[in-house]
Amino acid sequence: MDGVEDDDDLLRGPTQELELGSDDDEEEEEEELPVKLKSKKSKQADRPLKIIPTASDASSEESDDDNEDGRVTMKNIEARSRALDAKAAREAELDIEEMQQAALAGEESGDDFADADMDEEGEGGEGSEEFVLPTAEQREEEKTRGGPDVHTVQRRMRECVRVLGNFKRLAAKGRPRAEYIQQLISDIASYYGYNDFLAEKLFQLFPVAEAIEFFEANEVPRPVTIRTNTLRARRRDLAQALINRGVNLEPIGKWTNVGLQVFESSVPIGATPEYLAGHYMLQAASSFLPVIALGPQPGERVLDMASAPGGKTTHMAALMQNTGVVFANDANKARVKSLTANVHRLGCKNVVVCSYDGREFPKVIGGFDRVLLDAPCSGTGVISKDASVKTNKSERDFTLLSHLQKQLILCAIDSVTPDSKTGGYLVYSTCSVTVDENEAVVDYALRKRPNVKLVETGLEFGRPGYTSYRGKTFSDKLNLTRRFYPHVHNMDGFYVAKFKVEKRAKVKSDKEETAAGAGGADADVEMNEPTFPFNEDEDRPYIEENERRRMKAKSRKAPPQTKPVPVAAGGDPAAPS
Ligand SMILES: C[S@@+](CC[C@H](N)C(=O)[O-])C[C@H]1O[C@@H](n2cnc3c(N)ncnc32)[C@H](O)[C@@H]1O
Repeated sequence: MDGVEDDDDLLRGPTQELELGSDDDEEEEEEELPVKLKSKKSKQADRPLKIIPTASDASSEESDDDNEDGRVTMKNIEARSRALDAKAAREAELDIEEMQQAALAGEESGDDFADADMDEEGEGGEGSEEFVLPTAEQREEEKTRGGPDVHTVQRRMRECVRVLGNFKRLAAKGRPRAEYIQQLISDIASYYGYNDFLAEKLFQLFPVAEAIEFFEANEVPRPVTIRTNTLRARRRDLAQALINRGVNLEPIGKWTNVGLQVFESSVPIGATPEYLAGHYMLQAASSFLPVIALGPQPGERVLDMASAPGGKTTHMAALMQNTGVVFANDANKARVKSLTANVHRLGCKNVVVCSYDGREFPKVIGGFDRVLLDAPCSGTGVISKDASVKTNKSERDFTLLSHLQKQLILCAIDSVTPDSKTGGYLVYSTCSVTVDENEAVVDYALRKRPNVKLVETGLEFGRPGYTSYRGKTFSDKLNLTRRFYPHVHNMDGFYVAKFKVEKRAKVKSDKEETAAGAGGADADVEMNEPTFPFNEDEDRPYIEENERRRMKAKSRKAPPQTKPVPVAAGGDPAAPS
């Protein structure tokens, strides 16, 4: 999602000047600047039509007003940045609190969710007309008539959320909760344009009211952000140069000292002289996170296993100050071209580009201090950028993706050297919000590789990963992983997990155990091969399915399938046997 594909045409505005606070600790004199920056937009402000107003709407609108006319100076820009962080954190906390209260109230009344902000219009809901949930037959009839009109759908969604918020009190007699949920999911699918399968899958991630916030946020573009390439520029110099060209921008927040958020621009931000000279990368704020979590150090040996088009590779190269080496791999040769172009443009001299299937590591090369696996995924976190995800993902896609991710993560772990003096870490990330592609993959890795453990990501925000989800229980340590959401953090949906890789346990074979028991010393053996390799037979259908897809993509005749791929019904096809 990084790279030059971002839409630059929207970024137009007047020429402005701005001094930014220093990236390093240089003392600067305060200087009043003739600047009126457009205030940062509320995370809710641009949404087309809100189905449900929430507490966070009110709070963000209020504080936006506060910022509107503030003059920007070298000193207050940092304060503004901190204020924005604080505001975002406050909003996120409010959201969580709101959900917790709703859940608590729901529990007390025997419901899943309370009617915190949905019940403003009293028992009868909006308008005077009483809401009647359609029956299954009526729904079918409605479909044959070409579906309901948009106002009916909007109203019905509001009503369903309201009823589900306080089911005992508001539900019509004899109508089960499942019917309201079914109606709501069906309306979400038609209103926002998702297939039913994905609408349901995403809906299940959140309490009812929050799910609507998530779907709404996917209709709004995320802020355009750039990352200063510290190999070629300092953020304040870059900001000034862009301001002189008519770009309206602000630091993203105190969690990054290289990010800038672009509000508007009179020039295409992907074609400025500074861009062409490699002073910055057009990069989503969320994609800074895995690199910050990995924290590559100068002089280290690092692998970026799925790296094209190179947003994170070039960030790592910069953090390593062009020392050590970053192996930037990607299986897709076409994408490797843009990776190589970015590596050159940004002046990264410590990067080796290669193109292997990630599953060939560490056979190709191993022994890395740190590995980043920014895995191929469904992209359910970036729907606002790629709306095709709404309709082109099926259950089978998630099964296959999750399987590929599980294979890749084991190879990524095995590519890290536990002997590293400075590192020994792996970061796993995706731009997806589904549990199959995140917690389920990480939990699988923990079970298959007893020599790894989850550690803190070091990221200052983000919701903890699930430790259980819809009947599946994961390791408690999954709460160390971090989830990011468009409706909470105003960035792409993202997931980050950080592992420390330790030496494999020394195990004793039966014979050696006996020998050791009989007084034999040093019978321990270091296990060099993967502890639990993939079971080829178990994986055969998936391997064949992947091969068939690959060949189909190349328009070759696909080999016949020997066994149908079992589509998991809540089961985990790649779970350890
Ligand atoms: C999320 S994108 C990576 C984005 C990249 N890390 C960045 O920051 O610019 C996932 C990448 O995985 C690559 N990929 C897919 N299957 C792969 C495999 N089996 N081995 C290695 N790379 C793979 C895709 O070509 C794609 O470029």
